[in-house]
Amino acid sequence: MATPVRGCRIPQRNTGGNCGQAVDEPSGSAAMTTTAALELIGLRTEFRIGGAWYPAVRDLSLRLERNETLALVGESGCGKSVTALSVMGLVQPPFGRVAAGSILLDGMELAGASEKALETIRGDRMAMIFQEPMTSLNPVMTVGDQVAESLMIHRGLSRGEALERARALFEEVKIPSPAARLREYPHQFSGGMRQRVMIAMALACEPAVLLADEPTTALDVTIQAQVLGLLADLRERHGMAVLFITHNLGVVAQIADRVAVMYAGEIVEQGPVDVIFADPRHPYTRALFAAIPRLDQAEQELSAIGGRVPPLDQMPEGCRFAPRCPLAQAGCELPQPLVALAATHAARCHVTTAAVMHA
Ligand SMILES: Nc1ncnc2c1ncn2[C@@H]1O[C@H](COP(=O)(O)OP(=O)(O)OP(=O)(O)O)[C@@H](O)[C@H]1O
Repeated sequence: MATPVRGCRIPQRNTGGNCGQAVDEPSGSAAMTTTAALELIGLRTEFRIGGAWYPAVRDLSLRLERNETLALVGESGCGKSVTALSVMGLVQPPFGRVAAGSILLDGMELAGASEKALETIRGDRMAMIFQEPMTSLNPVMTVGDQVAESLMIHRGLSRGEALERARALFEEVKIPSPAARLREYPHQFSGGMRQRVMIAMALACEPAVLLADEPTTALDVTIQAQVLGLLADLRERHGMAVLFITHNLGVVAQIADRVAVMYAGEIVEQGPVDVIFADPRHPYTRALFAAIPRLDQAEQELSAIGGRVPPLDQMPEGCRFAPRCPLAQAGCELPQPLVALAATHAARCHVTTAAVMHA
């Protein structure tokens, strides 16, 4: 029987020969010896509730390579946004804190970095786009000036140079009549066009890492498909690494190379998209699949996942999904390590990984 490696802070490099072993960080990439575009190691982010600190993200490790899209998937309240906000340095005292772990941007440690240092990196080497662009756009400033602003700050361009670059960016994200639209205000754009403005703004300084938090959720399906296509195209062209946050597995299939499924602050399963779709191992991943409608099945029973993600101050011991899990049994009350099922696939469930654990 393989010996689980518990509490190990340094990720074990997964070279493919460790099936059945507990791992901190399984990854599908071949570039395991190179520096990742973004690497999280043992990330723990906490919020203060009633005078005590509780983790919203716990012992989370993942690698994101250049020119790769990793989808972070899970229900509302699983910790997806908190993960991205932690990377951006936007979880701050007195209400929240990154309590432990490393956030490495191209090898550079961001955990514990000063606000001044983070300001020079945000919008430059890493950028984030959100579900609702209106919350990020300034309603009383033209969109052209908003895109130009980051180029003036981070690249030292003059306003004229920055506006010319903004025009080129609008063209790149396929905003029609880009020169004219630069002079308009956010309310003059449709939802899909506003998201393109946000993408142009995020791309302005050619970030190495793009964090996309449900960027297409508020759009209708046709516009959603167009924006997803655009993001895939831009990622390819700019060689960016994209962390794509979504609760929608259909979107994952369209855009991602790899998937990390999150539940209650932990990654419960991780692997390449085709592997996760063909052979989901964690009961939570399976439940997410059972809850999506499929066009290839005439008769189908959709099963909503009963219950809800527990609040931070009421997390169960051991497997956090156990209270909602149809396979829960003795042993689930114990801490569950992430077990490697193959070189690139791992799950955190002693029931469905038992075969490899005991091999
Ligand atoms: N500022 C905060 N103070 C206290 N708790 C918070 C705060 N922000 C997030 N949380 C809690 O952290 C947990 C994870 O939230 P998070 O927003 O990351 O979930 P999510 O998976 O992104 O969900 P959604 O898709 O709804 O945004 C939740 O329990 C949430 O209530």
